[in-house]
Amino acid sequence: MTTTEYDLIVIGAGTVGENVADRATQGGLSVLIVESELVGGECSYWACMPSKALLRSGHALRAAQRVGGSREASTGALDVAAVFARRDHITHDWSDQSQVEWLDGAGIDLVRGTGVITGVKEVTVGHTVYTARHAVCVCTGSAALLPAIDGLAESEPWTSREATSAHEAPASLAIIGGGVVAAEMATAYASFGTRVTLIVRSTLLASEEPFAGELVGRSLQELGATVHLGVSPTGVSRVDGSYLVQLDNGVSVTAEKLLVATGRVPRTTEIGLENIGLEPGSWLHTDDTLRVTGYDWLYAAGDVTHRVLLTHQGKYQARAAGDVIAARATGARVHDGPWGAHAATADHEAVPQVTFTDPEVASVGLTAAAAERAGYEIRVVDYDLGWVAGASLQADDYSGRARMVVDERRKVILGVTFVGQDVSELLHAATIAIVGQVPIDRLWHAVPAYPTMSEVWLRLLESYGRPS
Ligand SMILES: Cc1cc2nc3c(=O)[nH]c(=O)nc-3n(C[C@H](O)[C@H](O)[C@H](O)COP(=O)(O)OP(=O)(O)OC[C@H]3O[C@@H](n4cnc5c(N)ncnc54)[C@H](O)[C@@H]3O)c2cc1C
Ligand SMILES: NC(=O)c1ccc[n+]([C@@H]2O[C@H](COP(=O)([O-])OP(=O)(O)OC[C@H]3O[C@@H](n4cnc5c(N)ncnc54)[C@H](O)[C@@H]3O)[C@@H](O)[C@H]2O)c1
Repeated sequence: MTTTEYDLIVIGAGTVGENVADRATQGGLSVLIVESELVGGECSYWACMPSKALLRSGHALRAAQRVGGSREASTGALDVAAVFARRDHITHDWSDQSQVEWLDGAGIDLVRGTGVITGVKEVTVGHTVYTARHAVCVCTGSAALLPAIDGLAESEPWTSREATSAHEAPASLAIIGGGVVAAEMATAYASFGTRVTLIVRSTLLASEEPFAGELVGRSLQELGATVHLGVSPTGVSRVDGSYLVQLDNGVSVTAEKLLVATGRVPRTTEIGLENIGLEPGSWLHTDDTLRVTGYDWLYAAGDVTHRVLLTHQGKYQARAAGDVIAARATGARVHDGPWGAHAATADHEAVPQVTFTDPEVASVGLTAAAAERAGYEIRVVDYDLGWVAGASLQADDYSGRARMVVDERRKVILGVTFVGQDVSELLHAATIAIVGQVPIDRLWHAVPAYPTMSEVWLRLLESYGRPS
């Protein structure tokens, strides 16, 4: 007989749903996970993994070209077909077989189809009604937002899905948006020889320190891209098969393809929220244990919560959610205070993010502007990464910048941003300093190895001054 009753039902088997299910299973619960497309979700097939695969070859080639000796050996252009083939390998040709096998090995039951909440602790998939003894967790993620621009939807533009799964580089690509997707895809396609035009209504990477967008914008122009800042599209049409985008400064942009990268909407229109008194199409707001506000049996994690739209942060939430659902179900002690095992405290002021442009942007915690808005008394320390011995070995004429934002009352770090080639692996040290609230005077005893780029830490501390 097929089981239709489980301790926990997870809707959505993206990275986040998989992790909620895994933790709850390890906590002793029986778990059903429901997936309407591919197990592994957006990140594996249309987001993080394919986008980074499209970026990596260009990074590797330019890195070789920046070092005397290997520069002379790397004189050709990218083999774009080989880049797409490598991306296909990394996405397993859009087959989720290995992830299904992983679920099976982890003891998690999978049902394919659209999960709809039809009542309290009740999820219907097709004609089958499943009931949860303890909880339902919504992990349905997000989809690309198409802004209300005249003619845009009818023109059937690319979203991130088409940009990450394309098999050919168009001759020209216009991109609406100046966030992470826009900056990364502009970098990837410009590396393929596509003529890229970015249409940015404010500044590039506006949520980062201002120098990040400036340095990335400059390097995109060096890669051949055109960057329009402070303009908005007013209308989109198709002319002779091409896209024509009208801008509010009177300029128009023509391109073979158009990518819309203007943020995300929650995938909650078809999950039955109306059946439990919630608004279909809304984000699901939760407390720090990922329990949806106003419900004792409904949880949500990942993009759908709008807490932080990043895979690693969604997986962090998933670990807290899976563990706390198991703890509450089994009557174990719940640790839901700040930094407790069942609270996603880091979501608030300790989120790391890497934007895989060239230069990379790696940041964690608060920018100077965000720290000031939050009422901290801060001091900002900047350092030119090119002056670090390790960086001068990494690339000839290395150019990059680092910023540390210090809470002057507690003498701990609130935020760090690195912009430069290969800075992404510097980030975790900063995350540990922030989460651990390591005092500045103790950080002087964390000695970076010579000659690594991590010596930027020493330079930042020296610039700040040693507390006596
Ligand atoms: C182009 C791009 C690049 C990105 N790169 C990075 C990166 O480098 N690093 C990073 O940290 N983040 C990155 N992100 C963000 C990252 O992709 C998301 O934060 C992450 O995928 C969210 O995971 P999730 O499990 O919450 O949602 P998803 O991965 O979207 O998974 C949700 C799953 O739920 C399923 N589903 C939806 N509705 C139902 C239903 N009713 N019934 C059953 N199943 C359903 C979907 O099919 C999907 O499989 C990127 C995003 C984009 C768009
Ligand atoms: N490397 C990574 O970690 C990575 C990579 C890609 C995406 N992501 C995540 O995916 C999410 C989505 O990325 P995104 O780039 O789509 O969103 P975003 O929020 O980063 O950027 C949206 C951009 O679109 C612009 N915009 C919004 N509405 C507009 C309109 N009507 N007209 C013109 N411009 C408009 C905004 O000004 C902004 O520049 C982000 O939260 C991001 O964190 C992460």
